[in-house]
Amino acid sequence: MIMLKDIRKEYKINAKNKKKVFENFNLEISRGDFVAVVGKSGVGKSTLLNILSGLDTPTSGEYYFDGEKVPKTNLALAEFRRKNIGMIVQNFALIEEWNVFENIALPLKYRKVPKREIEKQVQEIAGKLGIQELLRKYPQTLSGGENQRVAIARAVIVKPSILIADEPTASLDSENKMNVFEILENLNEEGISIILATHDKEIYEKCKRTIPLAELQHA
Ligand SMILES: Nc1ncnc2c1ncn2[C@@H]1O[C@H](COP(=O)(O)OP(=O)(O)OP(=O)(O)O)[C@@H](O)[C@H]1O
Repeated sequence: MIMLKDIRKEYKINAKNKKKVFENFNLEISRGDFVAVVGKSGVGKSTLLNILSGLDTPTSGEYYFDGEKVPKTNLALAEFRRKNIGMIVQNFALIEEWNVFENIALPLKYRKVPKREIEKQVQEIAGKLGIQELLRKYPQTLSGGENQRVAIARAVIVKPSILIADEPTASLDSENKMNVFEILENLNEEGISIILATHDKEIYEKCKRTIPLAELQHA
């Protein structure tokens, strides 16, 4: 499903300096997988997730998705993302002025789904994630665990084949952490492939597979 081939990624720091994060990096992820990207702070976990979700492109090398090259221009990349990827970024990125229903409904509105269908789908996903009673509330009035469930609902409402989550359980207490992890496990059982980055041993030990990242020498 996913193949990264000979990826190199460097960030330009200034005219003279670059920060190299990946070199000759290869990766394969199959449909239905549930993988944790692990490694020390600064090793490149978010960089890898950004490339996989099409938010960023490698400096060189290729990204294949279902056998096809993922495009590198902004417009085509946005289309790739919209079609295939659900994303949960750190700190949820919910819209504070909108209530939970409106936040979850956003990707469907983009797709011009009729109002009645939006209502049905939001109710359905809210039921699945146990957040029906939160639909008329605003993000700033919710707990971290509740906001994370809202962010997951928004990411999966368009039924992406992959859900990519950057530290989805960070800053949650242990009960909420396990609750969010169980939600991800259920989504995986329903067929969504999951790729997450985490520092948390309790979480990555429960994933099907880990991708350990190591710092580049002389980076
Ligand atoms: N836009 C950027 N410009 C320059 N350097 C960057 C940029 N983004 C990331 N880096 C550097 O690239 C390296 C990898 O960063 P990245 O955020 O991918 O690490 P990470 O493993 O996700 O870290 P953390 O666990 O702390 O979130 C770090 O050294 C970081 O400072």
